[in-house]
Amino acid sequence: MSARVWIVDDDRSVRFVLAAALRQAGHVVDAFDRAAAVLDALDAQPPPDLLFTDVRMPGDDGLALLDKLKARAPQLPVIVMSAYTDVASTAGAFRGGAHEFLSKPFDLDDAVALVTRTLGRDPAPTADVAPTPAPDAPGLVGDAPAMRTLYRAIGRLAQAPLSVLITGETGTGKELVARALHRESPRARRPFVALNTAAIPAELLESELFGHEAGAFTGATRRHVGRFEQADGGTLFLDEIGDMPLALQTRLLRVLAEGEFFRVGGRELIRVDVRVVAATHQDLEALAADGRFRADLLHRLDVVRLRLPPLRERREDLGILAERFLAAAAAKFDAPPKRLSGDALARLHAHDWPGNVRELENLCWRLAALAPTERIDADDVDEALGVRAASAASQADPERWDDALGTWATAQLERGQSQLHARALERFERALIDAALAYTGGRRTEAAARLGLGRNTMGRKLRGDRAR
Ligand SMILES: Nc1ncnc2c1ncn2[C@@H]1O[C@H](COP(=O)(O)OP(=O)(O)OP(=O)(O)O)[C@@H](O)[C@H]1O
Repeated sequence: MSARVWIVDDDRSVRFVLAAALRQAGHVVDAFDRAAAVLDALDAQPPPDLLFTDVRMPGDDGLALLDKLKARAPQLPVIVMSAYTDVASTAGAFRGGAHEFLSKPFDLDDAVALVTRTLGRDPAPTADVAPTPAPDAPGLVGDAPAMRTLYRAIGRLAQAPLSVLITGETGTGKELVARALHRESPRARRPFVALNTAAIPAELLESELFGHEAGAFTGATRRHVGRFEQADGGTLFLDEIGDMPLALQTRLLRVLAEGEFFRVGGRELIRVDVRVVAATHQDLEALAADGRFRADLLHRLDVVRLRLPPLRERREDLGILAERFLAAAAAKFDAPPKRLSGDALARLHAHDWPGNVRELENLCWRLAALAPTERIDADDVDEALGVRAASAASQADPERWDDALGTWATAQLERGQSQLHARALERFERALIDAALAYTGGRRTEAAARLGLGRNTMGRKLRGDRAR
């Protein structure tokens, strides 16, 4: 398949390498250094089959160009490329009708594959125009590949009125993601209402969700408007959905199917338009298999699933997250922000973070309040983490790690485990990369160089790709 592809980027090297890769794949490519040149070309010739555009360019930026292209060539699939992958950028691109969002730097193979995929498919539906999102909501921080994937998914999903199920361990940011989905959606000006199913006694949950009339039960002295009604036109975030009692699951399923319900003890039929975003740290399939969660409710909630990575799977984000939390604490205490020493950051990398981002956030607040100087040292982190200075690991001779590996392998074999080589290799590489990232303060290029790995190879390993 050969297609006509246009590239718009003020960066000559991007134009050059992308055009070369696409030509090699058999496409006919034209490249432009600014938006105005594309619009001129459109006056003289038919639109291409596909267009790549950068976002930040002198003159019209990529999003302004996207806007103009939607008027002049509405069917043209546009792939937006940007070095800034956050929810605001991805959502802005998808809201403007982008077909896909490509984070820079990207793999050329991925870009070529994207062209094939896009042209083999029906044109993307045009997105509804959404109101300008409300500013100032606390954003998601993190640049790890898994987070970039997540931002793209949020940006795309915010535009579609689909139910979303967010899974992830406690403290991974599920509520923040739900808020971002709302903030970037056409519902942004309507309420975002959150309800933590696990935090409310089962007997109160029904009236909390659907409201009650005065006199509906003992103690119901006046009418109560439930969360569903409060969220009308907006988004209802149901956290810890796995903890919902079965009887209420049945009722929820009916309300979701019909879009209407009675308040507890009420006769008036209430109609609402609510987008439900549910979250859980539990394995809902397992609960369903056990009969503790309704499989049909799971299917209704789980139209699209977003999985949030645990913090230990994106340790490269520890530095920026900690910096963000220390800055927030400093602003609150009206003091200059404290900084982590290299050793202190290494301690963060060595920790396993069972409480994920929330645990890191709490630790940073403790450090901001308690560390005696503006520079936070490894000892301060140990103290705040409650680690004793002489841990078992530091007593062992670090040169003898291969002995420890042998002990591990024997123990695994004795337990009948298989696939040892792949598992050990993954942990071996992970340990090296984590150590190098900690040592270089998260600077990937330097970390790769210190390890003697190519930057791309390390990027692939960080993403957990098997292919080498
Ligand atoms: N990527 C992130 N960037 C910045 N802050 C984050 C991020 N992820 C989580 N946080 C912060 O960590 C804390 C926990 O996040 P959140 O409440 O969204 O997690 P959760 O997964 O919903 O937790 P739980 O399952 O316990 O309800 C919040 O204070 C949130 O602001």
